[in-house]
Amino acid sequence: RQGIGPRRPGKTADEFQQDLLSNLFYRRGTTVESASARDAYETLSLTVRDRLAERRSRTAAAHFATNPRWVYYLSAEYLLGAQLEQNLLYSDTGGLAAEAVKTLGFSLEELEDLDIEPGLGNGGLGRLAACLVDSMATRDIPAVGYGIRYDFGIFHQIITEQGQTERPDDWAFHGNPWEFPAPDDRQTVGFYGRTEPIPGSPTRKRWMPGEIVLGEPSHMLVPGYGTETVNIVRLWRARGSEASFDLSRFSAGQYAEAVQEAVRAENISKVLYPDDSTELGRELRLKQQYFLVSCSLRDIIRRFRLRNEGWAEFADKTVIQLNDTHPTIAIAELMRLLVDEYEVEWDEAWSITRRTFAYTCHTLLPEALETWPVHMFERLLPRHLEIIYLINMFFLREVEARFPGDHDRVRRMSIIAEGPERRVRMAHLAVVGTEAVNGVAELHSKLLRETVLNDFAELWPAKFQNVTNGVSPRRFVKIANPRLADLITEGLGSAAWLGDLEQLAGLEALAGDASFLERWRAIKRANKVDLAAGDPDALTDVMIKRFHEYKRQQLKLLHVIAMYHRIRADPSADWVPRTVLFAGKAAPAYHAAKEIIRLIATIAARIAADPVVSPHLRVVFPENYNVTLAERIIPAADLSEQISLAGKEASGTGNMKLALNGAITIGTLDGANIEIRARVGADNFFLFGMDAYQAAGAHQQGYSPWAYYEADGELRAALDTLRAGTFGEAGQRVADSLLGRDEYLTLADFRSYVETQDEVDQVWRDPLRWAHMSVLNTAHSGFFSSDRTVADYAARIWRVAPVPVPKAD
Ligand SMILES: CCc1ccc([C@H](C)CC(=O)N[C@@H]2O[C@H](CO)[C@@H](O)[C@H](O)[C@H]2O)cc1
Repeated sequence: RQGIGPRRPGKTADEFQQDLLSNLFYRRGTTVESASARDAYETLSLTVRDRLAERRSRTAAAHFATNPRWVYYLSAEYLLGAQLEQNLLYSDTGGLAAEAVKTLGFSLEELEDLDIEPGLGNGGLGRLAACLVDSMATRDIPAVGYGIRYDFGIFHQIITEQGQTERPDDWAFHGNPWEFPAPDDRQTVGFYGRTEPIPGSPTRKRWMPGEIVLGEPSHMLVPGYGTETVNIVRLWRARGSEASFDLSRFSAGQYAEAVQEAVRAENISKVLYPDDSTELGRELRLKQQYFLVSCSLRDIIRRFRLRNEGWAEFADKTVIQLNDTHPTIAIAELMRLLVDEYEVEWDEAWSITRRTFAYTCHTLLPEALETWPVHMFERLLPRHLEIIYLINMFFLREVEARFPGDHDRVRRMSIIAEGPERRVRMAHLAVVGTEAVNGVAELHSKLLRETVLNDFAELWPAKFQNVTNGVSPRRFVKIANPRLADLITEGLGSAAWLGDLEQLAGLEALAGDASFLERWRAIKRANKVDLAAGDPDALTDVMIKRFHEYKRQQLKLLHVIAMYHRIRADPSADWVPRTVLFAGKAAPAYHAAKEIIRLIATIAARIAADPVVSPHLRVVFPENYNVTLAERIIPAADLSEQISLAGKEASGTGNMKLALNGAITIGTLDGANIEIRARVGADNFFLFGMDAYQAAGAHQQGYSPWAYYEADGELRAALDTLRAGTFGEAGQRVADSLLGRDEYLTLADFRSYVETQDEVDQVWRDPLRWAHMSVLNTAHSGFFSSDRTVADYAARIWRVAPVPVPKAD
């Protein structure tokens, strides 16, 4: 059946128009006269999707023909963002679409406002996954992203003076024109139950699960930019098995009981866990992780066996990247499938497994490293626990052999944490069961080797690598900031930079050109007018990221209060006008973070109502920060706040997006800030604060926040204002925690931060100097393209080669 592909979609405006109308009639079942905006949106989406699907068919044919080595990206989160604009750009049909929808009586802009954003992630990790799958396609790498199709994504955030409240995110309420359900590829997944030995086999076991659910996939197309490749992201949804509906109970009127098994099953993919740094250890979360892994591994094996015999080639044809510890149970699941179901010998199975997996760690926070109670594993995944015990036994023998008599090291490295409650350390299983372990920025990878995973780095130094994160320039420059993209293309003389971002370096030659700088400034101002967050001539000071005390939104707040005091002390002074914009969500159970959000809301309202301060300072907090809002805020930013305590932010990716859009960073030597500063130049970066090693020692050396309170009048005044309740109870509680433990040394870095902010004001007073620095930030941030990140993974970890997809004849 090879080689039979869809008709080549028309390139002319007429042909596009025809396709649009036939989709309106035949797939939407309505007419031009009665077409609603949603009809038009859905129809346009299907018409654009058809063009990508045609490319998809050629991609699948090319991949089938070459039987390549595949990259499978396993992630519990994907923040894909709104789809229409991206797919219009990647199918180069933006112009055709704008014309065609006019005949239906709509503008492209109003249809783009109906576009959905699948919020299937929390923050950095989820968005990175989306940028990486984009770049894998753009680099013609045969790849599939596997994830979970949560019915409810990251909650919808409402901000009031009381702070954050959460609303469920029924993202596909109106349906999702961008996905293809694939019920034929359903998989069955077992939970609970017990195991029994198989006579004559020392290692194999039979597992009899106590519960069976179905995993139903649907996929979304992932087009490459400037190439023919279209890969997919396959998302699994849990369903009850056919037998899950109990007709007899229903006919007995026990309606709830009749469907309870189906409901139990569907609960597995019902909602995304909104935590992005603290593991809650909920059993349903482990169920979600195993559900994702079991469906995906079976699908990967199904695909492998379509083109290959036996298992010898499996690890040559397959590399599976684990996006943090969340899908790490995959290591035990592949062992179970190979040993128990496909009767592969343990040692061969282990060799295949280790050569197949790679693990990316995205955090340094101990509380974010997942560990599961052994008793929970025993109940939910009894066979996997047995396999993990075996893996651990063979592993600890290797440690003992290498470090004879070092029992403490054995205890530290064991996959099983002993103690009152024995727990399975997923990060340890991830390191033991993979070929490569990487951090996401140079400092992060270095600290992983020196601290959290030091024992493993001593045992397997070659296993540890760094791959610095990146972002998609198509979404975060071209789509988000079209004015700037056009000026860059004009300045460089071609749009090739979008596929080769290091070409931005060519802008350096224009960084001294006054007319170019004026146009650069005008674009930033126009973006600020669009955002309408405040005075477009004010310095727009942006802090956009999840709320967490290590990211130190509280430090930015102390600076706001200090500015507030300075302005009230001398209202007539020539203050640099500032709009301080906060945006981001806090995990619903993270009370300290929600206190900070509440305090921001109070201070914002108080300043807005203050006739003395408001002419000079404005604090805004647009609610429900997501990918679409980021695309609106980033082009309007002048100053990028990257002020985490050094050694805590693994990388950051917002810092990269802001620098690429000409925002200048004020930041610490943390995560990728260090690499941004190294590339844009120390003169074009506002550095402050302790470095990671100074910070690491502070608490041991008896850090006292009070000492800083007593020593710094401005800091004391700010804290006293909070303690006095001027900004409400939330302010008092934030002050108490800062004068209590101050875990993230906020007070210690305050003075250096405020002094550096004063430097920022000085530079801002010289618009051409600011614009010059802004252009150099963009010019030298080309390294932070996710295309480069993927090229690094492909060369150093995945060892895959691009497979070009022929153009349509
Ligand atoms: C167990 C709960 C949980 C859920 C998510 C996570 C993620 C790893 C948190 C996360 O998003 N980390 C961020 O990953 C980005 C992409 O690599 C980095 O740029 C950020 O620095 C890092 O905080 C940890 C713990």
